[in-house]
Amino acid sequence: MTARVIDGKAFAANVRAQVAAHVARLKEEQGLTPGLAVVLVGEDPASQVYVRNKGTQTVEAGMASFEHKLPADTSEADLLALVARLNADPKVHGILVQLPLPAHLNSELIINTIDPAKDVDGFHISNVGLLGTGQKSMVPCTPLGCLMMLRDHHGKLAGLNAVVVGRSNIVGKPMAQLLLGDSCTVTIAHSRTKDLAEVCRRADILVAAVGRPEMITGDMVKPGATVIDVGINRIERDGKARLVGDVHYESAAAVAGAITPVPGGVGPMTIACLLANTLTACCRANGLPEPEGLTA
Ligand SMILES: Nc1nc2c(c(=O)[nH]1)N[C@@H](CN(C=O)c1ccc(C(=O)N[C@@H](CCC(=O)O)C(=O)O)cc1)CN2
Repeated sequence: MTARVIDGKAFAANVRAQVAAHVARLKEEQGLTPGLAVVLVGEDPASQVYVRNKGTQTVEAGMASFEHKLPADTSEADLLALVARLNADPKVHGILVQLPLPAHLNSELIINTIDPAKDVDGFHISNVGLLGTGQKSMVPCTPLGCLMMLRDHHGKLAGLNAVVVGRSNIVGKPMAQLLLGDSCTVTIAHSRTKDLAEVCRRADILVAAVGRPEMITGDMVKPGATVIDVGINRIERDGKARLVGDVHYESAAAVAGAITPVPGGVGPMTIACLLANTLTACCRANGLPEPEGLTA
């Protein structure tokens, strides 16, 4: 079997086009422009690229983009004061603090200072609790993107066996909650899971989010399964820099029914879903109906 390749780049472009169409209607009918504030502390090269792409795609969708670039030695008090200003700013419907933050800053404290209604990353403890109890929340962008692609590929997910490899707060745990919300039978596996290969082979849906290059190999994949690769690992091979996922693509694609590539799979969906969340936050803040198909 050769797997169908799920084209995240094309999927994300479609999500962004839907967001842009909603934004145009909001402007025309309500005189509203959704606004996203992105805060970057320091000069991590990958984060700089992600923040630049977020700003560009926000503007392309017709929304207002507010970028705040702060030096690496910014104090916690100054960062908290900026978050407080953004919380109070009516032009800002979504706030995102780019991670990772420099080590001297308490990420948890800063994220939990964001107004939960503006927490378009879905990392605030209130949103984590709401998602965990099946209530309306802001949903983390990467798992939301994975869910959208899975729903599109499978139609209904109810009753499918899903295995999520990885237990991070940003991807693994919310991914498991979302799959449970769609009535999958969910297993969360991790580095200390006994006989990981056997657990993975039970999965109709296998989500790899462990942060270890090419750890999930074809022998760990059930024939016909859908494999979602969340990993983004920069490695060197044959003297060349390469980007690989947590899945060994060639061996897994030979067994799977469908698979996301790296790059061009889950990654582009992260920013597309950030735009979708900003639109959702703007609609909720103004008591308007939420955009269909762009939320969990
Ligand atoms: N506050 C947040 N910080 C971080 C998040 C997040 O969701 N919120 N996620 C990641 C980084 N990230 C967005 O911030 C992100 C990662 C990857 C991509 C992407 O499009 N990847 C491409 C490859 C790009 C490359 O060459 O590096 C792909 O997979 O095709 C977009 C956004 C950590 N921080």
